Amino acid sequence: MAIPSIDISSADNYPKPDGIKFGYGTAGFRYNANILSSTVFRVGVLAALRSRYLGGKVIGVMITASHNPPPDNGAKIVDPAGDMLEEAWETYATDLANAATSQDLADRVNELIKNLNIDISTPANVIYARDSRESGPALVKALEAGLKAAHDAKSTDYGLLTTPQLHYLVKSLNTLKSANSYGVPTEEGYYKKLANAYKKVLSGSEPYSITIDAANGIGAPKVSELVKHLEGTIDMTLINGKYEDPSLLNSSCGADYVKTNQRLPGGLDADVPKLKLFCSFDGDADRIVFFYIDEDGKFRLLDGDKIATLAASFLKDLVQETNSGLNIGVVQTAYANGSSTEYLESVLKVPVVCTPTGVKHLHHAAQQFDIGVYFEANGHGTVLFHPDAVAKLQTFQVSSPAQKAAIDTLLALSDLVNQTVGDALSDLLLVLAILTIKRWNPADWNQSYTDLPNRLLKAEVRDRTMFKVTNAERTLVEPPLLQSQIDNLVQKYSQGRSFVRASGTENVVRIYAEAVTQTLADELGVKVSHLLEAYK
Ligand SMILES: CC(=O)N[C@H]1[C@@H](OP(=O)(O)O)O[C@H](CO)[C@@H](O)[C@@H]1O
Ligand SMILES: [Mg+2]
Repeated sequence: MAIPSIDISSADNYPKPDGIKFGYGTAGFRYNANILSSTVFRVGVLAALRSRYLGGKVIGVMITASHNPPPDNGAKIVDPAGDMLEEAWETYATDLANAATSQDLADRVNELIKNLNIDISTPANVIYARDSRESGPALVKALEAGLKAAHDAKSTDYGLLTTPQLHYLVKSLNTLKSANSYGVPTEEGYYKKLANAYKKVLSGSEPYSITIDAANGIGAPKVSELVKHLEGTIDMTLINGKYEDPSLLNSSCGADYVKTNQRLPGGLDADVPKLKLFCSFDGDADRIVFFYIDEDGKFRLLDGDKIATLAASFLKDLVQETNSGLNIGVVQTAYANGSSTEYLESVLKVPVVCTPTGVKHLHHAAQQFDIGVYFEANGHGTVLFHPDAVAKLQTFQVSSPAQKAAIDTLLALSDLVNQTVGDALSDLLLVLAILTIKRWNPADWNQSYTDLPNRLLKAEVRDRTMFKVTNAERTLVEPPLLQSQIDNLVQKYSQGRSFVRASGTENVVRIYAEAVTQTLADELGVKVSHLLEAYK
């Protein structure tokens, strides 16, 4: 057989900037857009190779930098099942992104083709979309050049989408005409699937009212479109919806701002009504957090942990009614509030698994349950229904109307909740459906448990790679002795907990601290960060 090779001389038009080491991290590549075009070109090449490697399956590429500020952008590759790129390929992505010259890139690409035995005559199929950033169109050009260079991969531009919509399309295209077809592979198909499921779950209920902060991002026009399909079943007010002005994206608004600062987003009237539900999306609408003002006028956050516990308790009751014996588990990270874990384990009696940070880890752990609920505290998450569990429900012999109703609701929820990735639009409907059925206002939801006061800090260190962790990132193994110093501090605090790990997305080490009062949580956090001064 002739040695397969590929000509990527057009890479000369997208030279790699000197002195920068790119890394495909937890959230793909994410940098200032000015230095990204060489990397995005190479993402195009790699996506085409991945599609060929998998026999021509559809691969997705999303151009987004999520909650980052407007000058940033990024690229993430979506695998055929609609989940995140397989880990081994993250290394290939990093390797290609760092090739110094076009020749070096060609050599690395050809080596990959050879090592993985990729048949480059297999047709490649790549779809892509972008969020509302100003740099998006130029980076799409770089991506298209990379796809073209990779032996003219077949590709389709889906324009402006939320990240989860692209994941939906990838999974739908790859399951088209199969027995387990995921959905109609169009944006319209996405809205219809969600809207039909919502209407099934909530036939005849009063519309729930909610104010949505769309972070001035792509979630704004997309949620408006979704609401049109919902035909009056939700009563939505949109704020921070100016996605046409990319300079406003994530600026003093959005899920990350609200969660990090624990305060209302900008763009609201001074007089915010009490006990009314609000939510914030992030810039690419794959995260959502909720909040409200309580009777005393205090801001109350309902974050990913609160969404996970709400969903788990609702689903557990439903499953009990079905008598189907399906199991439910919740997956969290070390950043989950200790009270939420305690509530899940002791009150709801649901098993909880803790994984390292990054949704791909949570996603894989959630797949081990019949119904796996996973959320990061920051609001990224979903509920996975195992295909075998869905099949069991579909064919279950029902013996009472109550049992049938519970099964129908569970099946509708499996359509309502995005099965590929956390999705602000789909999670929004999930939460509204549960609150409507339970007739709960936000305070009813919030009272299930009280968050332990906590503090998240970060510290700059000379080399964050020296911080090695185990036990789902809750224990440091290196540098030596640091963990025992942290343990010594923690034991002095009532309900104290603290851990340190290197961030996967920023050049910092993060410090998390929790304790019985806010003052004590702050104090513990500060003391632990003092320990890190030795590593500056
Ligand atoms: C404490 C925290 O919120 N960490 C975030 C952040 O990861 P770090 O590795 O902590 O930088 O970005 C990730 C990607 O968006 C997200 O998955 C994760 O939850
Ligand atoms: Mg995001």
